[in-house]
Amino acid sequence: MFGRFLATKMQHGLLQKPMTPFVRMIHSSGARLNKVAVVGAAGGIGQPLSLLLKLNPRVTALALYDVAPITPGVAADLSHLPTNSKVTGHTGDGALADALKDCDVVVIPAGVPRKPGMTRDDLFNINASIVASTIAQCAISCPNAHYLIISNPVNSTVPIASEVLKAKKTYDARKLYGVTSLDLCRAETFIGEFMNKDQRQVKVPVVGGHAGKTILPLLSHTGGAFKQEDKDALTHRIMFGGDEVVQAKQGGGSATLSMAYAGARFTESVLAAIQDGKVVEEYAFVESKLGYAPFFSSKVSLDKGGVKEVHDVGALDDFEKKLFEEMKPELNAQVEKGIAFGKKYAEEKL
Ligand SMILES: NC(=O)C1=CN([C@@H]2O[C@H](COP(=O)(O)OP(=O)(O)OC[C@H]3O[C@@H](n4cnc5c(N)ncnc54)[C@H](O)[C@@H]3O)[C@@H](O)[C@H]2O)C=CC1
Ligand SMILES: O=C([O-])CC(=O)C(=O)O
Repeated sequence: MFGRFLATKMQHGLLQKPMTPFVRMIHSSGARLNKVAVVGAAGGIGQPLSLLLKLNPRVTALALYDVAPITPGVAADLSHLPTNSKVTGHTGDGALADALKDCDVVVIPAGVPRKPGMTRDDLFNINASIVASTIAQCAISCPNAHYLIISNPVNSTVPIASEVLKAKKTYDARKLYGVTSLDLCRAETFIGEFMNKDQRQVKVPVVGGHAGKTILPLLSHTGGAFKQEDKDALTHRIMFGGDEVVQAKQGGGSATLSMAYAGARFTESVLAAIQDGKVVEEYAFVESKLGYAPFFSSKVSLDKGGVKEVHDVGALDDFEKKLFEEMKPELNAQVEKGIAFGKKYAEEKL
């Protein structure tokens, strides 16, 4: 069972056997390797995400930062794994700067998760400042890094980060991403199950944002023929997949293990683009000139410099067109809320 789990992860490029010939070759070739930091590393997402990143041979230095005192222990625990990365744990005053120094990629799952009955926007009051202060330190310690934001509400935390980076004069829109990969994972899983297909072969675009009705899967792009009632049910389940987990955990938090997988998968894509110089296609919530909202999730082509191209959503059927129009005001309001907070934070705190 566990063997099959590992084999699947290896196919996705998330895991490799420790010190494979590939890893030894990278070591000896002097190829460029990567330092990755996880901010919020002791949390429900942070710990399994750090494990998956520790197993990724592209990562040579893994810095774990969290305000929780257990963080050096999490690093000590992972440091016993025979992979090619050195892991360090950081907590306390000044520790964030140490963790971020020389980072190529910073993954940020710091902040509070939802409880039943809450929306992601209800997390804004706490998580907005956590993301703003983390990104402000990133601008000082690793101004050229790629920033992958997991902390909710993503529709607002990414615009917040952009305003803080602009105020710090280090903003590069190509390197700031809201991680929406879990929406893609859910779409692949639920539609694959429904179509009785290998879920790894299923591709479903998911566009918009990362909260309820702003999450829009495009079933018309899957090649499947769906009855309207099935389209309604599948679309609703993908939009509200987060709530399914929040309710099942009964007050114990939101998706952590699936998010760790999704976050590691997206990080692997960014690292592959940086390291191999090949164009990698992904979905992410990025600054967008498509005209739907200032930040929008759609297909992006990544290369060494980050987002090389943001792709439009393509043809929509009538059902998707209606949902698309309905989503725009909510998404724009959440983005604007983030921008306003980011500007105010920059004025008052930076
Ligand atoms: N983008 C997405 O698809 C998803 C996003 N999330 C979001 O990810 C966030 C984290 O979720 P969990 O890991 O389940 O929560 P958690 O509460 O288990 O872990 C969060 C961690 O952040 C740490 N933290 C708090 N303030 C910090 C700061 N200033 N600097 C560094 N670390 C700090 C905490 O000590 C804790 O260890 C939540 O906002 C959640 O809503 C969750 C699932 C999916
Ligand atoms: O639902 C939540 O609060 C966490 C999340 O973003 C997700 O699982 O998609």
